[in-house]
Amino acid sequence: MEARTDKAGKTERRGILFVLSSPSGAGKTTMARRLLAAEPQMAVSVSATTRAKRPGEVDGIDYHFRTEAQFDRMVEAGAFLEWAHVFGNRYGTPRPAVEAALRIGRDVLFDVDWQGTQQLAQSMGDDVVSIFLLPPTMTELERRLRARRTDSEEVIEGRMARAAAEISHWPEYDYVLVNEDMHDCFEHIHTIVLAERLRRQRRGAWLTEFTREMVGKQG
Ligand SMILES: Nc1ncnc2c1ncn2[C@@H]1O[C@H](COP(=O)(O)OP(=O)(O)OP(=O)(O)O)[C@@H](O)[C@H]1O
Ligand SMILES: Nc1nc2c(ncn2[C@@H]2O[C@H](COP(=O)(O)O)[C@@H](O)[C@H]2O)c(=O)[nH]1
Repeated sequence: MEARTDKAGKTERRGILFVLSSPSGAGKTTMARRLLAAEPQMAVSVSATTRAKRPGEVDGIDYHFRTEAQFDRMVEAGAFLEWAHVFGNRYGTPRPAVEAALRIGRDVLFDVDWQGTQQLAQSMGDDVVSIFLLPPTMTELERRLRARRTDSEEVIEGRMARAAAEISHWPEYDYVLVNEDMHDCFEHIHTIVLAERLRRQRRGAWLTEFTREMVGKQG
């Protein structure tokens, strides 16, 4: 849905921050790609990270790959909406791109961990809609991490060791989905996006003008 404007050219509603979190390997990236294909108007927040590039990853598309010193400078300059230590590396959400999208009423999709979700919810309040993805089983989670063939045995073991702690944060999210069947999970995420956009509270100014005009034209 494109950002609609009222007669004064104001956007119908503010952009929504849709946050996807899960234990590593449960399917956030997969679902994000599908959602962006279905919703080309949605912006994606490209995080900065100090972790090494995986095969096939592209700087500026998958992540902004930064050195520790570069990341430090971004933190000092207040360039992040949120940042956190995850799996021994640092990850952060660059502020300018997100703020520019929200200003023109574009929704933004985030793939961040529970720490990032907490920080975004604190600073952006009800504009954040958070979705937590669970794997169907821990065995299947491990199978997916291995099937992806992007991480070493050591990295996979580290991510599995952190999975239970990640999963313990599920009650902090607005929606919790089990990603068993890819198609079903995507349909549920898309339904959440469409419904959240239609919430009355998000469309107050436009609806007020629309109904006022409608009633004014009566008779
Ligand atoms: N429903 C599903 N059924 C089977 N395989 C799936 C499903 N969803 C995702 N996968 C596969 O699981 C692997 C991990 O998925 P993905 O990379 O999207 O996880 P992630 O949560 O983004 O992980 P990370 O946090 O490490 O970036 C991929 O190979 C993906 O194709
Ligand atoms: N708090 C933040 N967490 C982030 C951000 N970008 C990614 N992440 C999370 O890191 C892990 C690992 O990701 P991977 O790509 O190395 O597998 C995963 O849980 C992501 O959600 C961020 O900007 N802030």
